[in-house]
Amino acid sequence: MPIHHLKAAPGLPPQDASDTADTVAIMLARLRAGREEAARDYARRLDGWSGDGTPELSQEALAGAHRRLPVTLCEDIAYAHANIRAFAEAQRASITEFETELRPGLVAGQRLLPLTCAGAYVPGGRYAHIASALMTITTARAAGVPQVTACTPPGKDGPHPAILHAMHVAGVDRLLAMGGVQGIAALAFGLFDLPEADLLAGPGNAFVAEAKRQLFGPVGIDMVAGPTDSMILADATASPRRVALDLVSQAEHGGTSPVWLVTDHRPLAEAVLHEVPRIIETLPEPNRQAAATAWEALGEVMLAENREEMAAQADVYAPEHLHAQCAALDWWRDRLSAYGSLFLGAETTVAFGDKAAGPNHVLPTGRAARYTGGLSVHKFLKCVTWQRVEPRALPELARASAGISRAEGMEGHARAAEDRLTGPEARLGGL
Ligand SMILES: NC(=O)c1ccc[n+]([C@@H]2O[C@H](COP(=O)([O-])OP(=O)(O)OC[C@H]3O[C@@H](n4cnc5c(N)ncnc54)[C@H](O)[C@@H]3O)[C@@H](O)[C@H]2O)c1
Ligand SMILES: [Zn+2]
Repeated sequence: MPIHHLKAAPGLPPQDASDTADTVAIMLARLRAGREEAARDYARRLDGWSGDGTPELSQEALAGAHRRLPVTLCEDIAYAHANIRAFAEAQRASITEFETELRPGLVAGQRLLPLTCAGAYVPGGRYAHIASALMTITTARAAGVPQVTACTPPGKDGPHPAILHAMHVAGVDRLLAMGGVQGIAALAFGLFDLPEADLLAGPGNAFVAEAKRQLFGPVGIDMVAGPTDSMILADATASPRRVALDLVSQAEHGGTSPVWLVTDHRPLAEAVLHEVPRIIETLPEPNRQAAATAWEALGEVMLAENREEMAAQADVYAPEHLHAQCAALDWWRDRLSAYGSLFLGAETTVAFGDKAAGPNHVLPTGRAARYTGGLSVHKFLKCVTWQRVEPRALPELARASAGISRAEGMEGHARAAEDRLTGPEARLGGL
């Protein structure tokens, strides 16, 4: 039986993405030419920034932000930071440098070199993205990046103190209160006396994502992240109310964030369809409107014949967050193969992973989980190689390299290879 939709998604009204691309291209060209003055101008016009000097915040401002926060929130941030750091450090320890002898006398190796400077974008806007500050900066630090710069929108009265405190705890070196395309440009071009970032990391809205995409090449990026998406796989063991709550929690991200349920148990699907609108109604505004739009336009409920069919559907959607609320969790862990982050069992929830559990929440969206995982220490490290040759390896290596070179039509390469068969003295003598 093919997958049967109990609720299909009508989709959002079409939007012209090329508008965003054009806007960002014009902004980046202006920022490249006009540098700090252009950045200040955009900050005033788009974000109501009122300064006229540097938007940089001092280390004292970062270190003192906790005084404006409840102690319990500082404890929560410390708890989340410890988990995120522990996970990133375990990730770092799982990859190693090595040296190997491929043939007698032919030695090669791998080194893991941290980037010199990472630039972290921490979104502002509707929500105070405390967790994003922790996820990006902590991971760069765990990778051993010596300079971490960051920017975040200025807000009405400066960035949220909890974002500042989270950045301080995560260990940021320099911070600009500057958002959007001008913030990204400041990190990439080294405006306001920042070091130029080697890599731009962190989520943001469509303008931020497009700016990263257009700058990619001369500067690295973690990924192009679109609106967040989530899928729940639930069998007869799942609680409809809990599944409905989880779907609503991720629809809350915004009207462009799809949530999907796949189940092999029709009564569960029907109960969830009944519950979701009721739970949405109880949310405060503007979250209620965001979740309602996401659910109505993009929410899907799919009925499958069995668990294999459910898993196959997850592989097709390749969701950013994939949550199995099913029996036999080991089967699901072994079988599922396309997701940014997997949540196993009804005891956990994507909200844990979003905020405090430890694995990174900057994850591939829009089916990018078919080809990449999320933000990790790997993105902040260059996996580079080296090689060295002893005389006993030379005859075979030079012969094979010269042979392939000539077959390719590359005589210069062949001669360079064969020259290694004679000692350095002979080369000097021949000059
Ligand atoms: N995938 C993840 O892991 C993850 C995590 C957290 C947040 N997010 C995403 O981050 C995003 C946050 O978006 P946001 O808008 O709240 O904050 P944001 O910081 O990404 O963007 C705000 C900036 O956008 C710029 N901007 C606004 N309107 C503009 C316009 N018309 N032209 C040019 N620039 C403009 C402004 O300069 C402003 O500073 C959301 O899309 C959210 O889903 C993703
Ligand atoms: Zn979320």
